[in-house]
Amino acid sequence: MTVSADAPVRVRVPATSANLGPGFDALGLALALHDEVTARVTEGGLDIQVDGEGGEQVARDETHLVLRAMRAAFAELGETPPGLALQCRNRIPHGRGLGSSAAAIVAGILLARGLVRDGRLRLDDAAVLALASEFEGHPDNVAPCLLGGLTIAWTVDGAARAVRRDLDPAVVPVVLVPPFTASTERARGLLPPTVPHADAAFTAGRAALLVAALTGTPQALFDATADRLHQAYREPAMPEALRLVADLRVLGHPAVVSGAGPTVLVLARGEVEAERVRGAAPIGWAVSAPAVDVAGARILDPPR
Ligand SMILES: Nc1ncnc2c1ncn2[C@@H]1O[C@H](COP(=O)(O)OP(=O)(O)OP(=O)(O)O)[C@@H](O)[C@H]1O
Ligand SMILES: N[C@@H](CCO)C(=O)O
Repeated sequence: MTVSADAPVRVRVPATSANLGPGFDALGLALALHDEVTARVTEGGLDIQVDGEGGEQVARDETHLVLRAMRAAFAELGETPPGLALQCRNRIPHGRGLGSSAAAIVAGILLARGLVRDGRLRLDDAAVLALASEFEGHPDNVAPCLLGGLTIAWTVDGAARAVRRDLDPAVVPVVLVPPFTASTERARGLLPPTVPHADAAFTAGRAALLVAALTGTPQALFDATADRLHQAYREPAMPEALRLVADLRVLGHPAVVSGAGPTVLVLARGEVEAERVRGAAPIGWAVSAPAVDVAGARILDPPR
């Protein structure tokens, strides 16, 4: 191992909203709501401390997601640390469609890379994106978590790639987070193996329009957020979310399911619309308008 026991690494990773309606498994947006994780190599054993979201539920053993991602990255780097200590300060809610698992995976990989001498040379940013996406199973949360802003991700020969764009400043993302969870695994299991050609064509057109709408033509956002590939199929796993999306869209707001739900995202066109959306939130749902995270995942310590 090429690191010393007294050199902790601290990383900050943002929440993300994937799909954005028609961009299933491709589009994603980074939001200014962050987890922070600190890792240290020790003489032996495993010590995992968790404060905040998931603190009551997540395992403190080898199955912990941040640790599993660290192990995968250490394996890529050909390193085996004698022991590890992790401190997790979680602020991203779990199982809500705000990219908590992608954030945990990105944190783990960046921590492992940061703990190894010349880690950045041995595992470059493209390799981190590919490894994290492989781990998560799709790249649409991982890409904005790493790069910040709006990202369009795709996969070539099994390796994820992404481009980043800045969001038009008139767009105000509003998230409505319910008090219950939905698992991504279940939501993906509800998707059919094939869809009608007309639905695929409709959604491809809207996804292309959505990139234009989010980067300069926000007046097109309502039409641009229509999807026929995934949201309706997932209704049995999150009926309340689908009902809220429908109600908000009847009022003219560009509402979609965030990631695999059940959070609802509205890409409001300015503060006035954002305020109206706040007023339409069902009782018990937490509404906020987090800024867009433009920087993506950052190593905070050691400063670099
Ligand atoms: N910080 C974390 N530490 C440990 N495990 C985590 C962490 N974040 C997420 N997980 C694991 O991932 C699960 C949530 O993943 P899931 O993919 O279902 O939802 P999500 O990532 O929050 O939402 P989405 O993928 O739709 O944006 C949690 O139940 C937990 O097992
Ligand atoms: N594209 C993914 C995002 C959630 O991880 C899905 O909708 O299943």
